[in-house]
Amino acid sequence: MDGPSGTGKSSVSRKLATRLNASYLDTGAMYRVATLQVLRAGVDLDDAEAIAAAVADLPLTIGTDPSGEVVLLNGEDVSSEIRGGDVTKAVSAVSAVGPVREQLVALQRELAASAERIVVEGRDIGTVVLTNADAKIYLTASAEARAQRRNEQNIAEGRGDDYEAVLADVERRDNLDSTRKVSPLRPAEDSVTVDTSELGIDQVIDRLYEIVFEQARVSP
Ligand SMILES: Nc1ncnc2c1ncn2[C@@H]1O[C@H](COP(=O)(O)OP(=O)(O)O)[C@@H](O)[C@H]1O
Ligand SMILES: Nc1ccn([C@H]2C[C@H](O)[C@@H](COP(=O)(O)OP(=O)(O)O)O2)c(=O)n1
Repeated sequence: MDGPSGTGKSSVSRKLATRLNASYLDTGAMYRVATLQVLRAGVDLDDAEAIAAAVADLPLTIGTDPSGEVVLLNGEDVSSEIRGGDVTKAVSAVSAVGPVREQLVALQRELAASAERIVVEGRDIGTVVLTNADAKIYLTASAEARAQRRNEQNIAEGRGDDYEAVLADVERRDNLDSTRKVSPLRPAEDSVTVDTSELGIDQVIDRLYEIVFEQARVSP
């Protein structure tokens, strides 16, 4: 499952995984942990070599159980800190660095290979990480709908109310993520695109479940 920020990837893939009795992997969380490590190391975000050095052998633990998130950096629970504004601002720069992607993609493939059935979400899963996936979905939605959702999420989680700033950040990251040289965000040729702008979460999950059933012949 790929798509830009705020299309509902995390919320729906987690629930879809539960419904499919599958594991679940949030690869965006992995890039966010790498970014936290870079910020803590005080590295200049324009220095790709220094970013790669700071992230080499990243002591990351990520869970694949859809019923609860486990994200550890060096044993420390960073699941909340990686959603903060500092990491969100810097994550596109860190995730554009080739060696960072190579390291994380290798781990993503290992985790996927060790699961019997898994829903993996990110930006390049269908195009790069798991090109042989049984089903590929590209979620999309208007920038305004996505910014509104993210802003409401920020309010609910105590990170403040600033729709204009969230919209600007969504558009800035869309642009950076889809124009970067390494693994840019784009739909895989064999993916099915679902626009979630006008759909509720449960409607999206129902639609995705149908697609997985059609594409992968997964039994209920
Ligand atoms: N179809 C939808 N309708 C309304 N709100 C949604 C929908 N899908 C997701 N959301 C909400 O939007 C926010 C961002 O969703 P999330 O799953 O984190 O997106 P992504 O992983 O693509 O960035 C969450 O608060 C989520 O509850
Ligand atoms: N497979 C992936 C997943 C995420 N990324 C990058 C691009 C995104 O801006 C950041 C954060 O991803 P995340 O899915 O957590 O972002 P949102 O929750 O959608 O805001 O990581 C990536 O380059 N490749």
